[in-house]
Amino acid sequence: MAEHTTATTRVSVLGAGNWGTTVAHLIGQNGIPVTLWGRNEESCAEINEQRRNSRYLKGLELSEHITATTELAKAVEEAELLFLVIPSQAFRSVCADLGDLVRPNQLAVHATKGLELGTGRRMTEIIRAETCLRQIGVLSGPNIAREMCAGKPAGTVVASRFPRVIEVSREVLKSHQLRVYGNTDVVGVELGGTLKNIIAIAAGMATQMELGENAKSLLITRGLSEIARLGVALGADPMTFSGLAGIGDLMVTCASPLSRNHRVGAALARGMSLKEAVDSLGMVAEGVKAAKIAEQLTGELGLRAPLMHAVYRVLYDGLTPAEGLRELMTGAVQEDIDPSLTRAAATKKR
Ligand SMILES: NC(=O)C1=CN([C@@H]2O[C@H](COP(=O)(O)OP(=O)(O)OC[C@H]3O[C@@H](n4cnc5c(N)ncnc54)[C@H](O)[C@@H]3O)[C@@H](O)[C@H]2O)C=CC1
Ligand SMILES: O=C(CO)COP(=O)(O)O
Repeated sequence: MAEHTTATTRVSVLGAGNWGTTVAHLIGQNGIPVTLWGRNEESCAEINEQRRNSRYLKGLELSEHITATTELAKAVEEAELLFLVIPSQAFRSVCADLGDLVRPNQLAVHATKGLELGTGRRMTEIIRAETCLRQIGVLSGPNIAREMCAGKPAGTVVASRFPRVIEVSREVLKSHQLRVYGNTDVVGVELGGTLKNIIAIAAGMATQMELGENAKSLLITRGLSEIARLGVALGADPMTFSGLAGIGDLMVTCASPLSRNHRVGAALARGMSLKEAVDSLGMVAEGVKAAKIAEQLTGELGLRAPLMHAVYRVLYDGLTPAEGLRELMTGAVQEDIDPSLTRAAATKKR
């Protein structure tokens, strides 16, 4: 591949929802032409002609450097760097379509915060299984799309085993508005972004139930402990969870009513059924599926994860949020700092 400079890097973003559109906008704001692939003709025409994506980012103006298209081949063929921003349960089918279109010298970074239902696979594993792309990575962090598309400052993480993937992604994304940090722990960054969604659902319930800030802090801290415990068991570096893609993302989604997962939790605590809560949202809330996957993984691995288990029971087992809270407050109390995490951190240091 030719030497990259920011201005010449050809970038495409696949997925034109909240986050895909925002990623394209952030790149376009840097003066870099960017192709955005979406399934919806009307939405692509609106982006090209009016610089808006009113379904997902109402009232916000998009960069003039974005060209939206519904033709996947067109979006992929010229790109040197691809961002894949497709909800996790549709991710494999899009990767399968990419199979014949991509080349091994293209760089690919996904920004999806979920695991595949049924297989528990991470998105980088799916990219590797379905395509010839190998120089891959993940973009994750405390990144509420609407805030970023509106120009507010933020930080994010690109994780990859390939320094070039981090470098080129940083070059196209970084700006006075966005700081882009690197990490080599792909597993940890993928799992931090995925598992925090389950805790964010609990935080939405806590907000709606007016449990107060102490309770929120308890939830975030014990939630982080569960995320790290499961993450480490699946191969993550424990230190990753103290970074932006761990505690950073957990904090924003637990705090912000803009988080869709948070909103699902609040809707459940208002008495809506899961179907009503998801339907009324009209966007993806990855924690709903992630809770199911985490329940299975923690069961298989024999790990304690009472918070994630309580969210699973509220979503799928008919438990009310108030009953879930009672169970959590009366369950066995563990060590403040999980000894298995202390051991894992010490092993990584050596
Ligand atoms: N919205 C946010 O603030 C952030 C979202 N994310 C993650 O990004 C991913 C996407 O989220 P959003 O863009 O917010 O979701 P969204 O609900 O706003 O949009 C989803 C988009 O995916 C498209 N889509 C669904 N199935 C598809 C398929 N089979 N083929 C092609 N396109 C398909 C939809 O048409 C829609 O454009 C999720 O994993 C989410 O966790 C990550 C960081 C921030
Ligand atoms: O991941 C996000 C912010 O970092 C977005 O969270 P939601 O998917 O809950 O809106």
